[in-house]
Amino acid sequence: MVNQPHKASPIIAITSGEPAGIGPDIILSALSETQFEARLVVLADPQLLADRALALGIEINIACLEEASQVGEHQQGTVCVLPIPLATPAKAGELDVANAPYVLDTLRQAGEGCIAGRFDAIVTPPVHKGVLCDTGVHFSGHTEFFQAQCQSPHVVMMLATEAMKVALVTTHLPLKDVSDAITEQSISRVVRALHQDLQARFGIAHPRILVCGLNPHAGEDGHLGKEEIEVITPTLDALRQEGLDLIGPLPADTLFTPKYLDHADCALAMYHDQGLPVLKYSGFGNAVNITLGLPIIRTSVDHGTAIDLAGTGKAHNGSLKVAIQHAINMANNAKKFSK
Ligand SMILES: NC(=O)c1ccc[n+]([C@@H]2O[C@H](COP(=O)([O-])OP(=O)(O)OC[C@H]3O[C@@H](n4cnc5c(N)ncnc54)[C@H](O)[C@@H]3O)[C@@H](O)[C@H]2O)c1
Ligand SMILES: N[C@H](C(=O)O)[C@H](O)COP(=O)(O)O
Repeated sequence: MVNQPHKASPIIAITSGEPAGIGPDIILSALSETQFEARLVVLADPQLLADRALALGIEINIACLEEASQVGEHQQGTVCVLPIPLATPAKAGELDVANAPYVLDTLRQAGEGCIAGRFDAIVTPPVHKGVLCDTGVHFSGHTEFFQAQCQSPHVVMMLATEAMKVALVTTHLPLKDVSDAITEQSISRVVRALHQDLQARFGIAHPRILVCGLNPHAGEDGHLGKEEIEVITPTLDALRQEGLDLIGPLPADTLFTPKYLDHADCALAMYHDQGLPVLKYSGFGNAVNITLGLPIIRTSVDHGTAIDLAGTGKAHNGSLKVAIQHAINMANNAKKFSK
């Protein structure tokens, strides 16, 4: 057994992410330099972590466990690992499709462990969607992966910094398909799930949500697109009848200004690159990605695999630290409410 387990502290599963990317680097640096009040267990190939630690000059003790229940309180400088073998040794900066099943296995085992109650939350360093799709599986993101694994009807991607929360109606969708996906049904389910989790997970009693239009200037009274008039406005009106506090649809180019943001809890963008560039401009490297609407807690970093930086020591670990801390806070809150 590694260290003395503290019964009350949550067990957080951390997947390795893409083994050729910066996931292993930021796990090693974050866990060696920060003390977290939780039991942290990394789902990874221990040799991958040992090799990357050596390359980065990080001195860390890698403790292999047989099961999650053996994990003790996190000790700065120790990584507790539930071993999952790579198919082939990973080279930093060189994607290898042979290791795609390993990546999916870490996610599958993390999800299963959380659903079964062996873990209290999952934190996911970045995976490379392209190399996973190259195996023939369709992988558009962790959000959709865990939605399918948990059989959740409605999930929402939300990224958050201290200053701002941005959620999305559509997630990893080609731009040409976005308009068709903006429906009364999709908006309603995302807004309801967002409202509910802002209350349940963030303790916001009466969430106020700013909603973006889809088109330039929110459609300019129908002259620059009709989705606002035909779909978004009537849907928001109906949701307001349920008591939800919704502002919009507002032109997205001016919604992200203090005049609106200072008086709201969250902004809802219609598509990925309408909302996330603003959030990442304001807080890249210190934001957390949270999947709302799941029966489990899952957080992630705000960045990708940064293949160019893997093994160089130049990757920042700030977002991973924030993601781990959010997972711990949410798991502690969930324990409090379940008592
Ligand atoms: N949570 C996730 O799993 C997640 C999130 C975003 C992107 N991705 C995936 O990552 C892959 C690469 O995506 P991308 O190139 O668009 O974005 P990226 O975030 O990997 O890289 C964008 C730029 O930011 C830099 N960067 C990223 N993270 C950094 C860090 N921690 N410290 C310092 N610099 C950092 C990179 O060097 C690069 O210049 C894609 O397959 C994408 O789908 C995964
Ligand atoms: N949309 C996310 C971002 O840009 O940061 C990223 O692709 C990760 O998404 P998942 O959490 O679904 O993997």
